[in-house]
Amino acid sequence: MFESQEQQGLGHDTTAAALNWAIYLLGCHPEAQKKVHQELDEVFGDFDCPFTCVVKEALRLFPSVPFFAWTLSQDCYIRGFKVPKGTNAIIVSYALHRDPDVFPDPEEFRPERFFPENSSGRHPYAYIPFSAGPRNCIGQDFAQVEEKVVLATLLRHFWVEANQNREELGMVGELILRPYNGIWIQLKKRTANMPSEENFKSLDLQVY
Ligand code: HEM
Repeated sequence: MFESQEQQGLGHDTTAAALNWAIYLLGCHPEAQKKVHQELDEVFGDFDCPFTCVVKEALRLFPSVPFFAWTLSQDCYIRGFKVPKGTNAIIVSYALHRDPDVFPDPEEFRPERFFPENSSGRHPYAYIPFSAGPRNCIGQDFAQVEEKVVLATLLRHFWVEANQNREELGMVGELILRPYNGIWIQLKKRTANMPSEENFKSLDLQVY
């Protein structure tokens, strides 16, 4: 019915995009990915499941959701400045989530930042991918469970490798961040805790 995401107006494939970025970042950071694999092995034990079924699971893309821009329903005070009722406001989460005072070396991929012991004391609105307040995302818990299931299923069975650097992705800020040139991932079937040249079957896959 619609030719593009834009024509759907408020529709955005947020969960699919988040999964895509997670896979890309793990594919660029083998040391972080090894920790994920270790944890998955501890939780699930063996990783025996048909190749095709897992690829299908990983490729399933999910429905679209609205994005965030607000009209203030009452006067607000931000750092002493009055922002009157009726003002249209947008939250630039890309910038907010890269505040070096809160997230030192913000461009470094450090998933440990979000461990409970490292997040305690952080302002509750310092990281708001699902927005905050009365109109925040109602799909937040669902989206996170879905992402865990897809990522855990994929990573239990595959080692992922990303071979494009950030500049090659052509990152564009639409209402969500997108890789304009697409992301290519190489999947290697895990036959032991780590893939080796001899024991993987590989498959090049465009995930986005
Ligand atoms: C990674 C996945 C997702 C992200 C990052 C995300 C992000 C957001 C954000 C930032 C908002 C707030 C918009 C605003 O303040 O105006 C929002 C609202 C909303 N989201 Fe999500 N979302 C995700 C997944 C989902 C899913 C899976 C669903 C449904 C199953 C969903 C349903 C909604 C709805 C209905 C609203 C509007 C809530 C309202 O206005 O009261 N979202 N989402």
